[in-house]
Amino acid sequence: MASSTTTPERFTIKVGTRRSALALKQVEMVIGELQRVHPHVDFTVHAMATAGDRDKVTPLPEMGKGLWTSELEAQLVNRDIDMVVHCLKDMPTSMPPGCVIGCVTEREDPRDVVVFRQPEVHHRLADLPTGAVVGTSSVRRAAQLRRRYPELVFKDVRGNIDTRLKKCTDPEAGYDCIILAAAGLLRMGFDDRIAQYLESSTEGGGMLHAVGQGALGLEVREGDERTLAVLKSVEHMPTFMATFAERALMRMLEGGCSVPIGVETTWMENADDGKGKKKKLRIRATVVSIDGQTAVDGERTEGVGSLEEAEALGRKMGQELVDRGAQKILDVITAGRESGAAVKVGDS
Ligand SMILES: NCc1[nH]cc(CCC(=O)O)c1CC(=O)O
Repeated sequence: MASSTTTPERFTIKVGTRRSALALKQVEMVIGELQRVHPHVDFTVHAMATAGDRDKVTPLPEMGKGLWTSELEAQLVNRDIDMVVHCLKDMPTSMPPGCVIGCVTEREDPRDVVVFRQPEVHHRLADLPTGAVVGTSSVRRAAQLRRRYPELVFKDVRGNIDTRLKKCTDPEAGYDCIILAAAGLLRMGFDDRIAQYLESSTEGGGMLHAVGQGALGLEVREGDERTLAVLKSVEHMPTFMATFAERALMRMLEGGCSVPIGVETTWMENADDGKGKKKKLRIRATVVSIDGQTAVDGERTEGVGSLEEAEALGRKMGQELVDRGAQKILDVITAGRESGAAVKVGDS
């Protein structure tokens, strides 16, 4: 007798990723979840080095946008792969032609954290003596921390998470602590190295994280409905909307190059609009000058029930920051870059 259900046809989804240990871990997590729901799909992993992985010397601003993503996107458009798992934080805010963010998965802890060289001695940034050295290559992190802790010294630290943790432990390297994203450490099982979580309400001064930090963006070819349908099972709408608000804010502010901007988005409890079911999303944002001397901070809370409304909230927040002087801070940074001053971008 004919059955009303037919066995789904088997097919393969080729998943592209960077080669770093964190990227491979993330891809394994995503495929694991997809595989449970879609047993008839074969997922294969295609790992490659991107410009950002290969070149650890050229200052990030000279490498342009998409240093972690462009090669993978070229393969996606060529149909060598069908999707890419990215740290959303590393994805430029405008997508190349033919590529779309298919979905965003549930966010890991988005906060920045402190790892100390001597965790038995130092527990918080405030415990560090004058002149202590903080390792970070992120202008966003350094600018915000300079503002709160002017007595600390900031020094570049590049390399993958393992490398950075080793540098932090090595007294020869000269770091008293390093700042990293909680998400990377937690995913790699380095929970025990985290001494302090930084957020807007941190005692001694708030710290806002990078746009998209802690979330994964799954990128696909525009119009590839078959792959899009498969990805739906790992989509997390609260994260998708919150990070869309963050990306809209960033797009509003960047004017061509990355800027030291921090954000924090929070879905509020009892999130009733008054009018219905819409949950309220609070966005906090900051734009800080490189020296930490000037900053514009803002906060907005609105009912958000769609990606469009999330984008609108982010844009409004961005416009408000611009109106209140953020553009002046950004113009100084842009002018500095054009004159060849060593101002870094990117968030690592
Ligand atoms: N640019 C590096 C990068 N991109 C994403 C993460 C962390 C993981 C995440 O935010 O999802 C990191 C490392 C770090 O900032 O400590």
